[in-house]
Amino acid sequence: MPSKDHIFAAPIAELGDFCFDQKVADVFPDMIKRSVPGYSNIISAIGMITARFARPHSRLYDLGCSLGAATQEMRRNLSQPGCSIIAVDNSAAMLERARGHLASFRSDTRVDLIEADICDIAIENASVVVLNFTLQFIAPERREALLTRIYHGLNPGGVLVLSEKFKSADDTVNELLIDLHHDFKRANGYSELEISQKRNALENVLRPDTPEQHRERLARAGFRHVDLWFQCFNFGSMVAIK
Ligand SMILES: C[S@@+](CC[C@H](N)C(=O)[O-])C[C@H]1O[C@@H](n2cnc3c(N)ncnc32)[C@H](O)[C@@H]1O
Ligand SMILES: O=C(O)C(=O)C[C@]1(C(=O)O)C=C[C@@H](O)C=C1
Repeated sequence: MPSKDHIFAAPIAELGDFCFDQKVADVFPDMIKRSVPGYSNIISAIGMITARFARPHSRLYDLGCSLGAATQEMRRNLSQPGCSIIAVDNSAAMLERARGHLASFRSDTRVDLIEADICDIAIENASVVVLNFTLQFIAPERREALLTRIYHGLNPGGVLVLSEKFKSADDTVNELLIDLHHDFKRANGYSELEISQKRNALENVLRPDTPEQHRERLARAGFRHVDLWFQCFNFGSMVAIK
């Protein structure tokens, strides 16, 4: 059984910025399931998209892989020969747990777990690239260059799955979606203190864009076929096809 997330349950005197350290890695499956509406649907859909888009002898990338939930779903749905998965994260604690998690399943597909900044790695011969709630943590001024490198690393017909926390361009709707997300967290057992402390800790590190900003940036990166395939409150997922 994964451990339950109590990280923000007691008052924290010096809150600091949220980071993906050992404490977060230890409770991550519970945290993300209770915090991100639609998370498990998105993971399943990444498997379906992989089954459609993976090409023989190509690479699949899971950028900001955390414990490897998307990697495992990609691997499970991969039937093409000669493919490998490159799963990257810059948190050593996350990668250590990802290694154990992935080793608990049988598979012939090679997975390279790489500890690196996703802005620094080469992307080549890719048929599927996944950024599942990772781009939002990259400094805004580095986002377009990363997407441009992904575009150039994809083979024609390849796909990028981009899941993000969004903000809405309309202030009234934005407030509503944030309130509904907080209702979702309450329904999943988080207290008012947990919700407000986590919100404050994330403020400087998770900087959401509007779906329109994502579309425009993806177009500037080169993608001509872009749309939202899923949204629940202020969380959603887009596909961009080369
Ligand atoms: C919300 S989690 C991603 C969840 C995961 N993709 C999943 O589907 O379960 C964000 C992850 O991105 C990683 N991350 C953030 N910035 C990064 C960077 N510049 N390079 C590599 N990994 C990064 C964090 O360590 C964290 O594990
Ligand atoms: O809890 C929140 O409010 C979130 O924004 C959820 C979110 C995310 O979107 O990445 C933030 C940090 C944790 O990694 C898990 C989920």
